[in-house]
Amino acid sequence: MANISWWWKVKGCEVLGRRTKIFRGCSFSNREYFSIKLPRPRLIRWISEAYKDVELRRNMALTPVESAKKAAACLAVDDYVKDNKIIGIGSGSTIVYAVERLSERVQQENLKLVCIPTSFQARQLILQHNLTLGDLETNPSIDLAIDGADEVDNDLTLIKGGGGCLTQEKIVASCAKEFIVICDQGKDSMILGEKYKKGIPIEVIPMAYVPIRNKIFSRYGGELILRMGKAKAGPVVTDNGNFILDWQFPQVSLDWDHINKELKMIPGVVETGLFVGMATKVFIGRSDGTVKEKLKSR
Ligand SMILES: O=C(CO)[C@H](O)[C@H](O)COP(=O)(O)O
Repeated sequence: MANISWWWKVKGCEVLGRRTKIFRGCSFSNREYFSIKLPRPRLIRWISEAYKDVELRRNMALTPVESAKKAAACLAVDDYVKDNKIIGIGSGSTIVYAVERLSERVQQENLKLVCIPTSFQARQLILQHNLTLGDLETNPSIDLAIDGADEVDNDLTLIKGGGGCLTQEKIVASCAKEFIVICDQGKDSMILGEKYKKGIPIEVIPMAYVPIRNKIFSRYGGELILRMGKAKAGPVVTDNGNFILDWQFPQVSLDWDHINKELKMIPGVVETGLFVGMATKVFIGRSDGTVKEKLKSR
């Protein structure tokens, strides 16, 4: 029998025939296809062992931070997602693990879910994982929204928008009965600004970015940086066609609820990356695979 430890591409295999199954696979080492014939019970045992092996290798390939993100995402999906639900799908790199887990559960448990994206990236993820895509027009009320964050303080106030998707993320979260956040321990802080040093993202109408920058600076100080594209000349343009100012606020403990409201009153500000009083729970993954569940401290 083939040695399953090197036999990597088990997911690409097919099981053919009815009683005695012919198993056709592909060896990872020499990329040769092969077929073997086994009685059904032995074959099933063999396949499940091989799947475990693949899963183990996949996890071993992750860095400690990625393992932490995956642990948080999987636990959140397993704890909160139930059948027949409308789920908001956030953006970023951590949400990818949540979508993978959702897709596994949909296949295994035949769950009926409708997924509402918060960005172009989230929409692509939903489609790539064969999940049902919905929108707020047909599903204005969402059961559960899941998203990543750039920082989480002890009041569960979040900084979001590191990926530039803050506006749609906030809209979707605001339509959800429960909003849960998944991240690694590098995002967990006591006071906002302790960990995430790039500043609070503020989405603005392009023609107003200079007056908005001046108004925020004269009111609060700090530094406001127009976010520039990496593989594009000029500024980042959001999914909504706007610019982003990253506000590196002076490092003091501030009343974020009040500041968020004030920022939103400035003409031309579309949305801020401050999520105040929105999150129900935060799942914070650690590199050893354990997960801390953070609730509001008061
Ligand atoms: O707000 C976001 C995108 O706008 C992301 O959720 C946030 O940046 C966290 O991303 P990641 O999971 O990659 O750390």
